[in-house]
Amino acid sequence: MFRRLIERMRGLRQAAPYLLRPANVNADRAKISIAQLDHHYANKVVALKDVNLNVRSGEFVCLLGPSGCGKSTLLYALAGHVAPTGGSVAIDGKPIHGPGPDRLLMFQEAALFPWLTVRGNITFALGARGVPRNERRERADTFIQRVRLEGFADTLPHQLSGGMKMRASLARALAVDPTVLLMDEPFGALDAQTRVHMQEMLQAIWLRSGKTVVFVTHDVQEALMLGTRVVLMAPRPGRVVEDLEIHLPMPRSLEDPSLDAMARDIRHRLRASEGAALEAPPVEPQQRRTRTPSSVPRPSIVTGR
Ligand SMILES: Nc1ncnc2c1ncn2[C@@H]1O[C@H](COP(=O)(O)OP(=O)(O)OP(=O)(O)O)[C@@H](O)[C@H]1O
Repeated sequence: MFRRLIERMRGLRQAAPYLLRPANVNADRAKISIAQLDHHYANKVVALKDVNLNVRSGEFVCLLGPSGCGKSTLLYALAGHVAPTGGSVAIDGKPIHGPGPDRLLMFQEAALFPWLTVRGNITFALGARGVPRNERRERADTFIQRVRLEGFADTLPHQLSGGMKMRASLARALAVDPTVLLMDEPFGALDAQTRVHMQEMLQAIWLRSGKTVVFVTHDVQEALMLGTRVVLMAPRPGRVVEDLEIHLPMPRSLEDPSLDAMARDIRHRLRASEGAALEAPPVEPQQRRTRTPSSVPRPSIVTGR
């Protein structure tokens, strides 16, 4: 047991300095720049306090932290569905004042139109984005192939498994080609095995597309599997406590022992920040737990139109 403890400590020491390093992105070179962002809900809950975050083009940034630390609020502020009470959010230097076609938000539910086939769901979204009719089918089929749903293009959503529905939703999101993909625990409702398949698929697609992704998760392993960066958040008030670059080559595997060592390190950091939060004086008089700010629509994909 003592030996195991020493090995664990050694793992921690190895993981921290080499594989997780503080991120340092200059606002001038950022695709997304968030400065001094505050958000107080009407019931005075401080969902975000002084959040500063710069994301380079093509990065895959995971927002990780316990329930209530403001991950979703931050994502919705990026999507333009929450108007922050203070600070600024900009994409390519332009301040965000609402939803836009450059960003696309995906939720846990696939939210496909049940009366449309997989291809129909995608061509519909392409039509809504103004893609000419004669290009829609080919583009839809390209992305159906990319998420490995060939053979299911003419299938209705109720005939698909949960993982397949999520793949169709992902194909639709990628087909409309936003420059920034915002994902709120998209695989949270899937079983463990499907979830790993979806992570591998998303990573392969992301490596190929080079899209800027901001991905909310509770799951440390998921953040380390997917992210180029992991932003650790803490509650009461919701804030960023650490912003770390993950220096582990891709594609990654959950079996990689360095990933385990890093996960232990991250859990340790999260516990330390939660401990600090518990010691801090309360700032949320009537905290109300909800998954989603009430102003945010609930379909799986918000196209920004
Ligand atoms: N519409 C709302 N009105 C009032 N308070 C809200 C609203 N939406 C969220 N909150 C509160 O804001 C804080 C942050 O919520 P948020 O959903 O952003 O956190 P989260 O980290 O995404 O949590 P989870 O992981 O559980 O989804 C929480 O205390 C929550 O109760």
